[in-house]
Amino acid sequence: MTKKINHIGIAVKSLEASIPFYRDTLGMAYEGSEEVAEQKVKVAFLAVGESRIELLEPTAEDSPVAKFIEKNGEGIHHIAYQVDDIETALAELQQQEVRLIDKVPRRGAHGTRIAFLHPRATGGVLTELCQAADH
Ligand SMILES: C[C@@H](C(=O)O)C(=O)SCCNC(=O)CCNC(=O)[C@H](O)C(C)(C)COP(=O)(O)OP(=O)(O)OC[C@H]1O[C@@H](n2cnc3c(N)ncnc32)[C@H](O)[C@@H]1OP(=O)(O)O
Ligand SMILES: [Co+2]
Repeated sequence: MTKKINHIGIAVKSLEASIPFYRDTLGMAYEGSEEVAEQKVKVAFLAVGESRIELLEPTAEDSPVAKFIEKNGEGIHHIAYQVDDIETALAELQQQEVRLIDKVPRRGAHGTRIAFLHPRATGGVLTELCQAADH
């Protein structure tokens, strides 16, 4: 079901303040930023091999990322696994009675389709499934 790690999401207070460490100090290629309104975040992607670091800045007080930072401070927020067919993956997980946050895929960054598994079902790791736009 899972093909590779598409990205690791890291909650930050400010993209502007956080990008230089990854781009300039660690030397990752900055691929751009965009707002994902449905998730109430602005995201920046930095490439590392075939995976990416996704920096997440909240755009509203009730953003899931704002709540996370309030509780835990900045830090690793989720891991996103790439799947070829997100509907099939979600159906398989439902069959195994895995607790899902999203039973129906939502829109992610750069045209991806995404769905989250609940951290209580995954040993405390918020887990995203992600189907690339060209699939
Ligand atoms: C742009 C897009 C993309 O990649 O394309 C994205 O990534 S968008 C990325 C931002 N979007 C999302 O995160 C959407 C999915 N997330 C959510 O729906 C929410 O954040 C939840 C994961 C359900 C948590 O919501 P909330 O904190 O209100 O619920 P809750 O208080 O019931 O928390 C349930 C339990 O989950 C824990 N919990 C909360 N956030 C967590 C996280 N990021 N990692 C691990 N555990 C986490 C809480 O501490 C709590 O643990 P205890 O029970 O032990 O106290
Ligand atoms: Co993500």
